[in-house]
Amino acid sequence: MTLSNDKAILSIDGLELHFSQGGGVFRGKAAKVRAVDGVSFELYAGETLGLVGESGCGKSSLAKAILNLHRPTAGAVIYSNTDIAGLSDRAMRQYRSALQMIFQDPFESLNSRHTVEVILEEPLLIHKVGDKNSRLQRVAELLAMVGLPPSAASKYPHEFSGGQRQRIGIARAIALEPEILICDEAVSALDVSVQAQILNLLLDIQEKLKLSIIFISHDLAVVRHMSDRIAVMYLGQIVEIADAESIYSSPRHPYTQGLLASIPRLGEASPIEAQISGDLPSPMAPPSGCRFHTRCQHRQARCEHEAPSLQAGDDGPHLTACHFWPEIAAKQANS
Ligand SMILES: Nc1ncnc2c1ncn2[C@@H]1O[C@H](COP(=O)(O)OP(=O)(O)OP(=O)(O)O)[C@@H](O)[C@H]1O
Repeated sequence: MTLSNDKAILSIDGLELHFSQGGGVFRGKAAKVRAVDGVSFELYAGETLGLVGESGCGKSSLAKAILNLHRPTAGAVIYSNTDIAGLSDRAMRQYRSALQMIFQDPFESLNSRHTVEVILEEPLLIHKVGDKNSRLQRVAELLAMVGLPPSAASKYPHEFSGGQRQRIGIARAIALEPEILICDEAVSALDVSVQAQILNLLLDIQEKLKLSIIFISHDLAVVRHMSDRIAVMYLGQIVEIADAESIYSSPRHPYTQGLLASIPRLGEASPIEAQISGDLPSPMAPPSGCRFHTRCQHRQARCEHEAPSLQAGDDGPHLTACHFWPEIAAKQANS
């Protein structure tokens, strides 16, 4: 898909989500967890933007801040010419149908005391869609769309396998015909063979509904399969964003290079620790300057005190937040 001329359906600008140490969104002056710390990007209509990074780098927090499930500490989320960041639940209601999320564990996110019919009818009821008959017809349609038989309607979530439950989660997320879907580790809990079925279902549904998707996963092979563009996140910030092909064929940020080198090849795992030294620093006290400098084998004095911003090279919209990526790339090309 060509994206350079595409229209942004969502613009994120300087988004921050800070938590207080004991949980809950940070509001005061005590120590804070900078889970999301100045994130800006655009999501184009119809694209899938992959979001990758180590566990704890802030991917889920970013998703929740975008959807206002945790009210952001600062920044803007522009959808349909409106800044929806920080809207009250009531004001947010009119946007909820357009922006939906699929979670990792559909068992936890589906009410176990309700039948599938009740679960799928609920969003339609909340948004006052149609009468009882048309809602039940819509439930039947949704089940067919996600490849479940009509008999699924009268069953409870525990009667289904993990993959089937994720199909129910997807049916619920698309019930109101959203424009934007955020999938947070949507297949991570599933067996590999089932993962492929759910990923293909998502691709089918994306095409039918013309969805724009933010696809979060720690599995870089899965992200590559799904994404048009990829954003790489480190300690609450985006360090590189480009089309998927460029990210995988010529990663520029040393962190992205380490992440990609940790993809298992021919069954041999190469954990992230083997590629990037040291642990992820605490988001309560992120390093000064470039946040990655404490783990970067290419660091120079400037990296310790000057934070790099996301900058394009001469070759189009491949953005990298590293002072020295051209020098690093040149060195790598000559080695
Ligand atoms: N409700 C909360 N209260 C306090 N800190 C939180 C809260 N939610 C997340 N955090 C912290 O924010 C940071 C980012 O967490 P987040 O879950 O967003 O990362 P992630 O990249 O999605 O990781 P994972 O892949 O493990 O889910 C972590 O340090 C985490 O401990």
